[in-house]
Amino acid sequence: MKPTLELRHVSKTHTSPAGDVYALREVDLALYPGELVAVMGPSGSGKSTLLNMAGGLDAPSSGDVLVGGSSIVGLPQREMAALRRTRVGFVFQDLNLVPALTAAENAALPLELDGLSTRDARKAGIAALASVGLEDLADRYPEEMSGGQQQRVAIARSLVGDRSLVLADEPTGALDSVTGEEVLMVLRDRCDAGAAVLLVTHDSRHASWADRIVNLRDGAVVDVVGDLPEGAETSEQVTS
Ligand SMILES: Nc1ncnc2c1ncn2[C@@H]1O[C@H](COP(=O)(O)OP(=O)(O)OP(=O)(O)O)[C@@H](O)[C@H]1O
Repeated sequence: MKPTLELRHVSKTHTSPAGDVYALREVDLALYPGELVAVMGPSGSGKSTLLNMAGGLDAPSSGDVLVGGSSIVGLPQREMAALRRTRVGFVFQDLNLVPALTAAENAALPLELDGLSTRDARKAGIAALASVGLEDLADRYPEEMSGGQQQRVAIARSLVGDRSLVLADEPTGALDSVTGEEVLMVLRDRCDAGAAVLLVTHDSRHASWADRIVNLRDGAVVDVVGDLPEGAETSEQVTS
């Protein structure tokens, strides 16, 4: 089994007037289909930077990032945008749905932006909503839904079409603990159906849903709890 996402020796340095800040140091990480991997660590340890590297929102200072076996470092902006519409979904803490669009339209948005017909995009959007248990709310607007329902729409949008990699940054942060747990269950369920999710969280209860927990300190991986899935190929096997 090949990794959905791979970070190889990824480092990121921010240059500021006060000197260089090492946000990530030589991070190696592979995420396989079906896996939920939690990233934990104190404030400033590099969690968001790692997610930004994984989704091509920011480029590493050194090292490589591969999605589906292909490097995304240095991709032209247009190709990077296409990658995010078709392969990699994001879920953030602030639900960032479009208020003027229904749940189905929000979920279908990446496909519409990618040029799919409205009809086909809507069909896929409703299928994505069904996968998070919200098909009955397809025609509701975000303000007519609870926070947890809105976050499930955001998850549907992150997975719509053939996308199988979700990068989630504190997706439960704005929710109460019961609703947060429900959102985690939806993410877990999507992983069990074959998606791969990289989840940044401060909450160890949420991390307990993960197959592996990666702990960051000062930009470096200091500890990994949990095993690679059976049949996982290492970086060397993948490249050879
Ligand atoms: N644009 C930037 N310029 C300078 N330093 C930055 C920049 N972005 C991040 N950093 C620094 O990089 C380090 C890692 O930041 P990052 O946001 O990845 O941490 P985090 O673990 O996500 O923190 P939090 O839990 O508080 O969100 C921090 O020391 C931060 O101050």
